[in-house]
Amino acid sequence: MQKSASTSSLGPGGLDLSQAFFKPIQNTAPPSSTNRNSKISVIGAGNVGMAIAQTILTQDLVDELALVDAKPDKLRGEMLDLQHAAAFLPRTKILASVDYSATVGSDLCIVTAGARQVAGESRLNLLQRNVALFRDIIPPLVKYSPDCILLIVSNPVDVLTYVAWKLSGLPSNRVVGSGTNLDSSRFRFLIADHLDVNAQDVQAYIVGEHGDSSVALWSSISVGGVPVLSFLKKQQIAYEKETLEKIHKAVVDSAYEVISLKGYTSWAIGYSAANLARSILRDQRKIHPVSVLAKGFYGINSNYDVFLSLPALLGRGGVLGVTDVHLTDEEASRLRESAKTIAEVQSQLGL
Ligand SMILES: NC(=O)C1=CN([C@@H]2O[C@H](COP(=O)(O)OP(=O)(O)OC[C@H]3O[C@@H](n4cnc5c(N)ncnc54)[C@H](O)[C@@H]3O)[C@@H](O)[C@H]2O)C=CC1
Ligand SMILES: CC(=O)C(=O)O
Repeated sequence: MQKSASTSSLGPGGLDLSQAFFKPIQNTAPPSSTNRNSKISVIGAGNVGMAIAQTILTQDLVDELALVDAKPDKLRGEMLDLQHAAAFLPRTKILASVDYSATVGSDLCIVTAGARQVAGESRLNLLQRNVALFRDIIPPLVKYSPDCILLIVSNPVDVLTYVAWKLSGLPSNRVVGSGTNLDSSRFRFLIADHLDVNAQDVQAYIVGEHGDSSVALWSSISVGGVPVLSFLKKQQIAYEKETLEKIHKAVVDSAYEVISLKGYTSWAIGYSAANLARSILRDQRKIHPVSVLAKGFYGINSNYDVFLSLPALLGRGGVLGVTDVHLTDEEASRLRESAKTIAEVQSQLGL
């Protein structure tokens, strides 16, 4: 890690040790202006923010990482703790401040600040508390990084992505919610476990709300390129709809179970958000189920300014497009219901 804002290369008597230690090379060209440093800011240094920060560091995604939180001691403690891992990590400058000026020039701002669920509480229950926080968080982020992409993680993530879009004034392709990228990983894990294969070979999407009304796209699941349901039908292998529903229910219940056991979820969302950060900053043009402005897609009412998860192509420009996965009538109707649920919640916000 580089020097942080809190440390200095000045030795006793004001001697610049870096100058004393290295003899400068003469006649060097200035760094290429196109090779600008990349920067991620993480807002909220709680369980989720720190899991994301540490995953980003281990994956060597950026040159600079800024942390912002409302609690200065906790924030400084987290910054120092990460900086002390410098000898084991790729070189990244780590900053931390309660002041949003630390985020200046960010390419990607990841918002995790806010209240979290207690055992048994739904994500939607957090709404009013977190909307109030977003009024303090989003405007300064955009002021200091007008060209950034916003990645929203705080819950309820779909509605808060809409709130962030409204408060930021950014075009919708630059405001993304982590959405069901995490639910889809849980889904792939459970299917892989069921079939005893590697989850990375399972292509499967959960779309819609990150939460109780999410929709499992069973019709498009494939394992190693083999479409699972049509394969079973062709082979005349009977499967019970109940088994499928049980797996989807296990996905929906996952967060509740982890929260009741350890109080919060963190590691999986850490990997999920870092995975999205990679696709965006490294222009991977990968398809992820994430929360995007969904009106007009898959028959979703074009009067609903709702954000919910659809399989979206992500790259350096943010959301580059939405893919047209085949949905059965039942899946499409469940997705529209999920959109309606979110639109009803949003209509009470008065934004
Ligand atoms: N979208 C997803 O898949 C997931 C979302 N979450 C959500 O992430 C959020 C954070 O969860 P945790 O990290 O477990 O909570 P936490 O309580 O550990 O951390 C929240 C942090 O936000 C900070 N904060 C509060 N107000 C702030 C402000 N105005 N400015 C800056 N920082 C502020 C707090 O000081 C605290 O450090 C919750 O809303 C939770 O529901 C959690 C897991 C998965
Ligand atoms: C808390 C939450 O949203 C999750 O782990 O899915």
